Amino acid sequence: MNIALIAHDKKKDDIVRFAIAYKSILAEHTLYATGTTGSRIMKETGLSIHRFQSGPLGGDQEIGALIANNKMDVVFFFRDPLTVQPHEPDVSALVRLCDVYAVPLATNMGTAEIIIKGLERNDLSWRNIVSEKGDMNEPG
Ligand SMILES: O=C(CO)COP(=O)(O)O
Repeated sequence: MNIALIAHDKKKDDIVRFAIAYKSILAEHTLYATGTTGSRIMKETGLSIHRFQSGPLGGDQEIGALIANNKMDVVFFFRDPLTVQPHEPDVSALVRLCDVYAVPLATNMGTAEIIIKGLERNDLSWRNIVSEKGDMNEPG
């Protein structure tokens, strides 16, 4: 499955700890991340991650484009609800696209724990059917 890992600055330590704890599960999937989050996780876990731009420079939108093409199966987005982000519209757009395409989205550690355990148990295999169908808005 294709998995996106994203964290706002004050949540980066949390996502690194999460990635260390669940490294063996994450390693079985194709990983994507926004720029700085990806660098931190790669450095501290050794996982291989495709990095996009940093969030404020368009990384959230790049991941959003994959979601809109049904190419992202799970999103871990550790948001900081207490700090204003300069790219708040991009953050909202990414969350919105997850809802449009029914992509499982964890915005905090509590939900992330449930989703990663679901991944381990193969609970998200229905995503394979969705992504094989491709763009749900395609005619016919
Ligand atoms: O800003 C972000 C998500 O909105 C994350 O971007 P970075 O991983 O580049 O810090």
